[in-house]
Amino acid sequence: MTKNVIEVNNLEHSYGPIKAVDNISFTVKQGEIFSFLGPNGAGKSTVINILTTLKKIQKGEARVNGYDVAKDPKSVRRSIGIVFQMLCLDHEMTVYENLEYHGKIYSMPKKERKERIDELLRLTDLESKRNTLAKDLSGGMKRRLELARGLMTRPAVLFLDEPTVGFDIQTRMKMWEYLREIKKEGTTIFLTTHYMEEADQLSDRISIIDHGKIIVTGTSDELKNKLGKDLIYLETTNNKVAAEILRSLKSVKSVTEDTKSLRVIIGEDVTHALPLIMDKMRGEGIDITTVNIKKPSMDDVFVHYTGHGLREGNENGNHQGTEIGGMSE
Ligand SMILES: Nc1ncnc2c1ncn2[C@@H]1O[C@H](COP(=O)(O)OP(=O)(O)OP(=O)(O)O)[C@@H](O)[C@H]1O
Repeated sequence: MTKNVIEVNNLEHSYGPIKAVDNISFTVKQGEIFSFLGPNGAGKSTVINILTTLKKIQKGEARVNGYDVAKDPKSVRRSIGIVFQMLCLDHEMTVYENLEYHGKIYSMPKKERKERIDELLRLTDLESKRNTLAKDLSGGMKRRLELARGLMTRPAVLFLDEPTVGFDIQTRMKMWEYLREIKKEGTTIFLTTHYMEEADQLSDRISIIDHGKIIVTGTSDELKNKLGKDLIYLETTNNKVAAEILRSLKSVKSVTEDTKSLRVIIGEDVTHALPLIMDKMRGEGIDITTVNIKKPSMDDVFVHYTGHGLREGNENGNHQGTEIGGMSE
């Protein structure tokens, strides 16, 4: 049986009156890529900080690699690698020197160090900057260097807090590919993200976290299949009445009213359900003006479980993937 590398039971953490982590329990199996998907302020960093021993446990239990986080933090620290949101680079060193120094601290042999640095510079598109001082890099380049640094060693568990924030989609996809390679070598990866595609495409399992609570956990397919077979976006001449009619149908699992359209989750094959829906509408004197059918996506899963809206991230003019947005209630 695959062993649990991370085990968390009834974890709670408060900052004064703010309950940042609210009775969370989960396990991560050896060799899994496990994601916490949630908006800013959901409690992701607090959990990662507790698991990596940077924050003390207030309530609950957590074990990493079999070591109790509260009782044996040194052993936990020795067995993990961490990439944080904050930058910990030495700004007076070049890109190459930052990586070299990190490899030396971890006693990597010279040949392996050099090979790993070349590989990571290629991956993070920093080859042309290898002799540039860290302080002279752009913000995005600094983040890529930070990630490269965290990937220099191969710990049993790698913790990545929002590892690809601010990356363009090409670099992000290269990074996913690389993390999949690391996983093949047996490393367990725990990451936090607020990018839907990142959680969807990279993770073996995902926990959606919001307001300090895990709302649902599963593989990407499990989460999507739970929603229903198909999703129909409808625009009609009277959305309000149409929504009521739809809710009365057996084949309809749920209806959400957006500003212009109705988002309808269907529990059976759409080719059977749609003709019936159209008949019903016609019978009530409502015209359907637009029909758009699709399979449930991770965005739909997120909206379904949290009720939050979404926005398209667009930094530096590049498509960044769908982010979670509009989170405050
Ligand atoms: N040091 C702190 N003092 C007070 N409140 C804090 C502190 N750190 C976090 N919080 C609050 O705890 C909640 C959870 O924050 P946390 O950083 O864990 O969330 P997150 O999901 O990682 O968000 P982000 O992606 O923005 O880092 C938020 O409401 C945040 O404002």
